Amino acid sequence: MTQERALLHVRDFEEEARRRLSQPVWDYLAGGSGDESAVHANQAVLDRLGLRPRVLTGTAGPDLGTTLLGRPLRVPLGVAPMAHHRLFHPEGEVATAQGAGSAGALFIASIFANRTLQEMAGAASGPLWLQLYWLRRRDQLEKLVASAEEAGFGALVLTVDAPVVARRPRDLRNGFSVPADVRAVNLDSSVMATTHRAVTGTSALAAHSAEQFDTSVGWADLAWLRGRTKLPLLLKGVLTTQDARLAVEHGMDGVVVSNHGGRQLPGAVTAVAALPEIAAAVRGRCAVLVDGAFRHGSDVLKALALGADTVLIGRPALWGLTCGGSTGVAAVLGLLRDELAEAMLLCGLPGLDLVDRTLLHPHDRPPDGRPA
Ligand SMILES: Cc1cc2nc3c(=O)[nH]c(=O)nc-3n(C[C@H](O)[C@H](O)[C@H](O)COP(=O)(O)O)c2cc1C
Ligand SMILES: CC(C)CC(=O)C(=O)O
Repeated sequence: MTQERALLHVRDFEEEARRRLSQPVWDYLAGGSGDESAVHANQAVLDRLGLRPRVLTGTAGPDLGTTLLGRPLRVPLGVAPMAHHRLFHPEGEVATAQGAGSAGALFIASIFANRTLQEMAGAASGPLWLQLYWLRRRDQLEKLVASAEEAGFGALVLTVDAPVVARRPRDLRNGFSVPADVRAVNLDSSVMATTHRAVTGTSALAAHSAEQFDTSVGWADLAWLRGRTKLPLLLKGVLTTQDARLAVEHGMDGVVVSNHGGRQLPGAVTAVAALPEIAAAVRGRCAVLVDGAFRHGSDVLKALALGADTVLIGRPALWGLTCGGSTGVAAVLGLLRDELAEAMLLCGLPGLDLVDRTLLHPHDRPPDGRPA
């Protein structure tokens, strides 16, 4: 990583990445849907929560080790699925997999990854999962699921908050499309052609989703997916207790509580506001992951206190990737890990098993997803 000043906070990576990326790519990464109020609400709701430290507990260096779906995880952190990592670094998802692994974190690759499943599996030293969108071309899904299982992926995450890519004004203004040399190599090129077609005033990603995503899928269709793999299945983009319970009833192994980083439903409730009731509704019956605006280790601790098993990091992982490939990803995740350890120590907590809601003052708990 070459830069003029030390990168000491995740936000330093953001600033540096912004300098390095073209305006349309930066806008695609940073932007959200509608007026982007959900992007800001994600941050604001975390900022409003105050941690309540206990003192004189005699705690030494805390243990960040945990288990997720029965597998050990060195830190309760993962990289959220994000499309097209070669927009940010020539090595793409191979660098992200390496960086996540060296920080001890989970990596969830997107269905729109630019490196093959085998390449990612070869580079990952930690847990590696694959995210899916439900494409109209079920043959493609079927092939992917079989290949992921064969390549050694540990779980599949079906994203359910995007029957279509929402209107994202920055992308529309930029007429955003994916450059021809950035290819989603795990799918037939015929399925992806529209993502490369630039049309002024439209988003090629939105046009592509309207063409290729199957909006007719319902709960009953999950049996089709369940019948095709022995891998654990999770749903990403769950924001209500009703849907979390339905996920469990339909045999899902976990949910990712998420509003997609404020990129889908404008005005959506924040994941942090929805998390406590969802965690309570499914407690012990399936894994609970969360994402959206985690930018400091103390943010991560707040989500763990509200019932999350693991916290996923979105944009900051791509800031790290942009700044320094695998080293940059490892640096961002390493910072969050070290900040989490420090926050736990400062709260008098020796391990994650002692993290619970008493860490947060009742008045500080989010009544809904909106900042006051
Ligand atoms: C550039 C970018 C691409 C994304 N691509 C996907 C994707 O392919 N599949 C998916 O389920 N979510 C995708 N997401 C959403 C993330 O998985 C995650 O929900 C969100 O970024 C978390 O919020 P954060 O960026 O504030 O940490 C994407 C997000 C970004 C920023
Ligand atoms: C290609 C897109 C569908 C990826 C995505 O989910 C996003 O940009 O938020």
